Amino acid sequence: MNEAAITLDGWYVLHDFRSIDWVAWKMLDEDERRAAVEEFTAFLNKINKTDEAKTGAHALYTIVGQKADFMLMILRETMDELQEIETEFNKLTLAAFTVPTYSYVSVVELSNYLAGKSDEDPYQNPHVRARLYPELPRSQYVCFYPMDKRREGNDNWYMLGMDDRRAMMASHGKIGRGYAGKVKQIISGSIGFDDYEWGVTLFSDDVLQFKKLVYEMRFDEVSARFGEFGSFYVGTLLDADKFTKMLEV
Ligand code: VOV
Repeated sequence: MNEAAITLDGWYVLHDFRSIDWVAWKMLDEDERRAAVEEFTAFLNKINKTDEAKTGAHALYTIVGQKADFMLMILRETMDELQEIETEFNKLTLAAFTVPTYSYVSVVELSNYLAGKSDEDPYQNPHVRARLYPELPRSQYVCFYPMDKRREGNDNWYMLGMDDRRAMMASHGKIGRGYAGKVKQIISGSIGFDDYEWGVTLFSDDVLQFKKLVYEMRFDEVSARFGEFGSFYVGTLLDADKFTKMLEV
């Protein structure tokens, strides 16, 4: 059997995409709308506390275009907590005025393709921990898409030897490092959890950098030969105030 990469797995991730049922929302009277927004703000304050305690993280973004109106990305130590938060959100008044449009379940993942040899426990290494249990930046823009590595004929990633895969991942990492300080990436593995193999979440203060990075990677062998992509979602940063403003009708 071919050698599987060894993964380090961090926080579990739920990307929850919703559209707002504007017709129903507008039919509420102003007091009901205000109460629903206050309830949602209290929910946001609660999940913010987990970010502060560094036992999880979240990101809230609009989604531009018709695929969704907003995305709530939640990271937690267990999948059970993701389930609980999803249910908690669904019980909010506001949730009744949203339509689920897409979701993605995964776990933050690092592979050993480029890891040096060491006897230390990687889970105790502060640099590794910072990537497995990431603080999410409050960048102005987010981009999310799921992807697979192709398994077709001669282009079957899973039939390649470790050395070939490692060389391709080194080239991939080199391109990525060219975007240091411009784009932060969170790669989460979803084999066994969702329809694609990885979720790619990118954060940047310059939305054009997503296009430049993804385009440049398309010419790199690992993406050119093996990358298969799902739908792309792009959006802008929300907080409680911006969300409240967005819901004003
Ligand atoms: C923003 C920059 C950036 C940087 C620096 C970067 C670096 C790296 C390194 C060093 C490694 C390998 C070790 C590890 O950390 O796991 C990876 C791993 C991975 N990547 Fe990446 N990637 C980036 C960005 C980046 C993008 C934009 C994409 C989407 C590809 C595209 O064509 O649209 C991507 C995908 C992945 C995936 C799916 C994996 C896992 C593959 C597997 O088979 O296991 N990635 N990635």
